[in-house]
Amino acid sequence: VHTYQCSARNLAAAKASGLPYIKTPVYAFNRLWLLTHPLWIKVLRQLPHDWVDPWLSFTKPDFAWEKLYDPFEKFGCDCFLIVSPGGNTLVVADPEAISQITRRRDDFPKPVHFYSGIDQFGKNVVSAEGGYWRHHRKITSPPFNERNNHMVWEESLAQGQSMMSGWLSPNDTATGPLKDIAAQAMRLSLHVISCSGFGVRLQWPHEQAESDIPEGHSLSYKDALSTLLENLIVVMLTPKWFLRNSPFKLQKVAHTSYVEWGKYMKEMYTEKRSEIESGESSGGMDLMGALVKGAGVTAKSSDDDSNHDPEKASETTKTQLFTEDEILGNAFVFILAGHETAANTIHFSILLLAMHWGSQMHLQDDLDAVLGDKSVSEWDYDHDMPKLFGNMCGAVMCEQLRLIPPVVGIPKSTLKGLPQGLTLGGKQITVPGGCTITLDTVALHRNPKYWPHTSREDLCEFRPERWLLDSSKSNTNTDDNTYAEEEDLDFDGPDKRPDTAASLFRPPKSAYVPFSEGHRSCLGRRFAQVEILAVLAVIFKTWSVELDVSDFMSDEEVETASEEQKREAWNKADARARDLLRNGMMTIITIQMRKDKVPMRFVKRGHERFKFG
Ligand code: HEM
Repeated sequence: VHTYQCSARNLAAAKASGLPYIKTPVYAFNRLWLLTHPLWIKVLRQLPHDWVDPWLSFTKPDFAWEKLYDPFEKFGCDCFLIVSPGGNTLVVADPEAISQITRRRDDFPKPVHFYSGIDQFGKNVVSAEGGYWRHHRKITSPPFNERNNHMVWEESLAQGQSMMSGWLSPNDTATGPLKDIAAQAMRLSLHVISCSGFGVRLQWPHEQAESDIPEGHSLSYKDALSTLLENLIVVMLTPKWFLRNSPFKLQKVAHTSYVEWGKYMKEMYTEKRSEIESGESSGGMDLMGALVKGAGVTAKSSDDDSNHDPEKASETTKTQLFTEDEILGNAFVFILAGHETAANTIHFSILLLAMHWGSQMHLQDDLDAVLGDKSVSEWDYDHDMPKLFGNMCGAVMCEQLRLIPPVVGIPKSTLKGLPQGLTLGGKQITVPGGCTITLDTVALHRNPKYWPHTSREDLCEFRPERWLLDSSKSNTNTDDNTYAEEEDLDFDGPDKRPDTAASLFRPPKSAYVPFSEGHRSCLGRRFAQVEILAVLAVIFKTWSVELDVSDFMSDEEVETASEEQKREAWNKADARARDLLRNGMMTIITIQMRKDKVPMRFVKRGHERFKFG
């Protein structure tokens, strides 16, 4: 009876909204459904098609990736509702709606209960809402400054070189097949955030005999962090008392890494605190140093005097803006938000370039034009980075983030009992109260109304050249202020520069939101852009990437093959990559290729064997 009543109520709200809708008997965000849906979907697929189509496919957590812009086209509207007994979900690929939703922070809050699992070490800017979020944002924004970006640049160049030197010695002209470049990109990105986030420089296996385990620890710093990130879902889903006492290996490993990483973070925190207190601090260039400094925490204020003198204690609580847990919670969330997202962009950029030789060559020409014969140690953040941002390197990054934004559905909501109006094309619609909202970035970024394209297929293709402006035409969207919009926050927000350089195509406002938009937009946007551009530049200045064809043609056969035979083998490798990009992706925190990997090889420029695509 309850289910029927909820269903009827949600349907009535959908009918009153003025939006198209589709009914499903299952709420896709139900926890039990999230965990068990593959099983149910398999069973339900056995039923006659007209019983389960089309609603069943909208109950998959990854339906946005599966369907892209199609449902919006069918509905003839860039917003639609999914109605179910458990709740209504508004799916949005309309820039006008996104602009209003992201700006009206109180009317459309983030459904932070989705994020409770990330509070493993303390509350943080990602999982907070309302006034409490504002407090977090105020203290966590300043560390993302140009000093830190310089550090990101230097470290990304160094780590990019180290990654390549692990695969190739200086005289090699090619690597063998590299099966899992995604994992290597993840490692690289973890190293970058470790240095720029905590001031701890990590090395690659070929640079270091074995990782040291300091006294008092059972795992090295690097193993504690990487094992925790690998097992994060286990840590998030298992109650702490069970994790602590579990007889199962998986949970034991997860628990040890959780405890160990907590210890490492505490040690770093204590170190930064005493550095600041003794005046040794370099000014907090890394994120944690800046966080500790900005939070007004010093060893003196938190320990000594306050234990003895209650008056002083109350004084210190006034000046200390974050508790220790909040500092650790935010430091951890920087790693979480920052390493996988940037790693995905690096991995998919490499893959898409391997599939598009023409674009790769164009990228290399532009890198030569900007960087000439300078060695990497001479590359300069202030001089070179803006140029990379404004040429094919920036275009590759923007196009990759258009096609495969790491966050495919940015969650928002309306509060229970508080429906909200939106104006779309001069028409008023009503978003029901208690509604979950998904800003569908993959559909938005393929919305034909807002992107230059030659055909519908072209919108789904990797064509970075679409971002390059014809020099005879000027940018139709030149007003930087539409991007650097006032955020009504009386503190330094994150970098307000636009998502793309002035010399590149500027999509209409809110039509391109890989980093979200408005008040809760990504704090690490510039950090990520610097990292991605630096790594792409290091790799492609010297190397080319190719799809590995060894499953279809051996190295010896390649030596003697005709162009036509080589193309045939390459086409098979390309078809495999395309299939995995369409059907092998799944979201856990971010979208990644999870079914299998696409093997690739790097070759020294000039030694390419496959110049196709
Ligand atoms: C390509 C790389 C990245 C992409 C595409 C990306 C995307 C996003 C998106 C879509 C959001 C909004 C999420 C939501 O509202 O639920 C977000 C928030 C956030 N991101 Fe990123 N991000 C990237 C890199 C980074 C990096 C490198 C860091 C830090 C080192 C970072 C830190 C954050 C933080 C702290 C927030 C929460 C902001 C708030 O709620 O006020 N991100 N990011």
